[in-house]
Amino acid sequence: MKNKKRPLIIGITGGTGSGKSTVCKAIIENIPEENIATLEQDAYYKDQTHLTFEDRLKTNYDHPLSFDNKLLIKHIEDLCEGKAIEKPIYDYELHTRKDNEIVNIAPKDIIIVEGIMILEDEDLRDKLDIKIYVDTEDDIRILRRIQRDIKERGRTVDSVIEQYLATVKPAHDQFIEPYKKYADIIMPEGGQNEVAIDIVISKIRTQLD
Ligand SMILES: Nc1ncnc2c1ncn2[C@@H]1O[C@H](COP(=O)(O)OP(=O)(O)O)[C@@H](O)[C@H]1O
Ligand SMILES: Nc1ccn([C@@H]2O[C@H](COP(=O)(O)O)[C@@H](O)[C@H]2O)c(=O)n1
Repeated sequence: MKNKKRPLIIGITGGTGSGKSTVCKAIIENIPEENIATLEQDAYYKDQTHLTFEDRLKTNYDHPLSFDNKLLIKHIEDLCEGKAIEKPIYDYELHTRKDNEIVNIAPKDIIIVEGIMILEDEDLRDKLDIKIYVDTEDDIRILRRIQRDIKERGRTVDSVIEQYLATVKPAHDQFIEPYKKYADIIMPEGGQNEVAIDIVISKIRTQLD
């Protein structure tokens, strides 16, 4: 960390497939690596290594209780106090944290917290200095999710559609979209919204100066 100023915490949220990770990537690519760290809320899905694979399939991954937000908040606080953290690594194919694998994150000037339900939890929301909601239409998001989950998360078309109708869509309507009202910036087009991304990058550069 360049100085002892409290880091700037940027929250990036939106529904599944909205483009949160893509926006993060676009920001990170423009900021020196030594200044910025990302905490993905997905990395803080509760550990399920004690459950069988069949039992893990029964978990609702679109409910706020499926996240260990306490640990995420603790990690944000630690980084703010200048302490390094051990970020968990999540395995979407095994539906749990990777056993004994972590990423060491040193304190940085800028911390991005990215995830579907970061605005729903008031304690977590209060940690965020800038809240961005990536706003993408439902039909685009489900199409992206089908492609991504098959390519990257070991799923089938049928499983993605079934999960979407059973839990993903109802959760979006209950725990994600209604919290858009807390966002400071609503970002349509996600990763392709160069104007909005440039504004965020300028704000970050000001903080670094
Ligand atoms: N603006 C865009 N146009 C086309 N594809 C996109 C766009 N933004 C994201 N994607 C693609 O959609 C998928 C989901 O995007 P991602 O950023 O991972 O969403 P999220 O993190 O919100 O789930 C990825 O495969 C990504 O490459
Ligand atoms: N084992 C898991 C864990 C999470 N999911 C889904 O991930 C979505 C959130 O991640 P995004 O990158 O899409 O924002 C969420 O909607 C969960 O349904 C999963 O399928 N399996």
